[in-house]
Amino acid sequence: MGTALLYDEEMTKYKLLWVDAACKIEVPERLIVSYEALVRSGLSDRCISIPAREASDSEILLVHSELYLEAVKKTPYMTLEDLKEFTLQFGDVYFHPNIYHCAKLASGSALQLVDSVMTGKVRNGIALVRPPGHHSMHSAANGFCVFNNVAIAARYAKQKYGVKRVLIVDWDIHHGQGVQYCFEDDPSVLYFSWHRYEHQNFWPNLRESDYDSVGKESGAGFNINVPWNNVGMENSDYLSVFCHVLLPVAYEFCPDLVLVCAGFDSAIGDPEGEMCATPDIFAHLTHLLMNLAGGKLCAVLEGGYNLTSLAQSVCQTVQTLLGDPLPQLANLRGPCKSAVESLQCARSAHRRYWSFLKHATDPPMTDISTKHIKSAMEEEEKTEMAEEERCTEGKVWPEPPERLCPPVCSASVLPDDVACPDGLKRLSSSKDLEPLLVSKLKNRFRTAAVDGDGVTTFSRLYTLIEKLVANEIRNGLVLVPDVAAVMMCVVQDLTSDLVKRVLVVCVGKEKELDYVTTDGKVLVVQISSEDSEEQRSKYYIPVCLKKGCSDTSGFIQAVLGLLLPLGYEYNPDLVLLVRMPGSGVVDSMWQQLIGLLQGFAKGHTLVLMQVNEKACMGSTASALLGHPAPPLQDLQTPFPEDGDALERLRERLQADWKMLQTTS
Ligand SMILES: NCCCNCCCCCC(=O)CS
Ligand SMILES: [Zn+2]
Repeated sequence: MGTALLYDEEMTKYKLLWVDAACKIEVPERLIVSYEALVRSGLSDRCISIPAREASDSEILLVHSELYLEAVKKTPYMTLEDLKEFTLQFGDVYFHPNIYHCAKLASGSALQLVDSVMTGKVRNGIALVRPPGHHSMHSAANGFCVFNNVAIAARYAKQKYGVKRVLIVDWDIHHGQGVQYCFEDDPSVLYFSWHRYEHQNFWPNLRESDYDSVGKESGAGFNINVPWNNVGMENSDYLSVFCHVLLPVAYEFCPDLVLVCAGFDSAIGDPEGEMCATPDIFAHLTHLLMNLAGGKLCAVLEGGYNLTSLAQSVCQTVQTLLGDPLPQLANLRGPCKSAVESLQCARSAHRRYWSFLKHATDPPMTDISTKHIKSAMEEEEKTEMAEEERCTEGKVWPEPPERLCPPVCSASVLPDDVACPDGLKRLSSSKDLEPLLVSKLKNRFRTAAVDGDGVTTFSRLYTLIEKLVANEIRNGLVLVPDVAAVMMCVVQDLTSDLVKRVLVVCVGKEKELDYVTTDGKVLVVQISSEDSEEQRSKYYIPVCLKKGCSDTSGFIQAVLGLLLPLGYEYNPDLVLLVRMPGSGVVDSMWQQLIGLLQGFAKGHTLVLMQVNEKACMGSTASALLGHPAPPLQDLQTPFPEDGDALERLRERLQADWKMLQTTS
């Protein structure tokens, strides 16, 4: 299934008609440059174009009051003076004779997107709209917003499609207070927002935007705010919050639909956000949400005022929605101190609501009352920072790298008597290995893996790895008689001169891996049921689950809270996913893991499985081909021992691996 793109140039036909410093950045060109970038890059042609439509009164009334709707209805007929007068009753927003029409198109576009996804016409999609929506409230326009496009879409999805749980992710740099107010007492809609806050000193300066607003009454726990109290947040900060706050809760919530308040003022160069995250971060944020809700994801444009970073960020998002390989994110050096404080506060505030956050530790007690009164030093520091940051216009960043689709998506190396799963391309051609390499393999392993037939297998394996590295193939599936033995060969002999860094993810454990690098060429993360007594090195990380890999709750927690952060920091060129025989890993979990690992190494994942487990080749192939993984249904509360162990492991490793930091 494809990706929907909604865009209608009618929504460019309104603008600010008077002088207003706060509103001048919200210009028609925002939509024009975004759409044109999609056209120029060929991405729009790869999407399924869905027409915009006007939201009806009843749809708008799902969120807004009649009073407000009737008032806005009058604006097309107002004189300039009336429009100015009408605008005065609201904050940081402007009206125009055509904005009512455009606001209906913006909301209607979001509804068209929901229809396209919920009816299975498309898998996911994006609506490029203006005016944005997430600040508008029941009876008020605010922050350039007239109707709350995403809030209306959430209510519409529940009403029309009986959607039980909706996750709204708001990565815009402003707090979507309109969305928060709409759903704060509603446990069926989980609202997550990060936003520039600076201890309530940044617009919209609301006390209820802080991390302690967790929702009300039956909605307690279903509103997550992560305030950014400094500017200059980077890719590491955003990914840390996804891995340690949003994703654990999102998986536990298990939504039927994901809506994204896709604001790009959180990108570098934006005058509002003054952050430093690069446009390619949105490729990863989108990817990390795409295995939820069976891939049903609707992104709706909110903010984004630097026309260059906006256009690039939109393209990065659409390319990921289309399933293209992800760009590698370099030098992620972990969250800054302020980000760790924010994510620790958010985790702690929600510990009581989410079993996946149960082991979150409390932030060091700072007197809350003084939190809002900054010390002179901090003020001084902020001014310096603000000084340096203020030149966002001067901010430069590299154009995101090309994300080329290899000619072959998934290849397989299988014993001749095993049928190749649908969609995979069997790799049979292979050049003969260097005699030196063959002898190395032979004298290293006398197991069945390397008899006459084994050498063929190794030749094909070597060829497959060469093609992965050359980006001729995206990923691969290999079936061998002895997984452990072949893994050693791959790690020691077949990759050494082909790749710089290999991330080995071992699911299950047959025996102690007697091979551990210390030079960092290989990072092994082994998830199994057995504890490994001693800590070998920074590059061998055993994760012990009380009930082993069959415990999906413990498994997904280890993946989100440990494997993902490690993988981002390590930034491998190849991922070797090894399924040890008898691991007991659940199929949906296995597919989720393969899906999530696609975020690394441009999707170059090599799955190594034992021939006697060929029964799960089908689901493995499906995940490798980019089909969304099935949701992890009714996750049990993780075992306390596992939550504790994970927390201790993070604390022990965070000195070496900064992305594991969750406590200041
Ligand atoms: N009143 C002092 C000036 C504060 N600037 C307000 C800007 C509103 C931004 C809204 C937005 O970007 C939606 S995504
Ligand atoms: Zn914004």
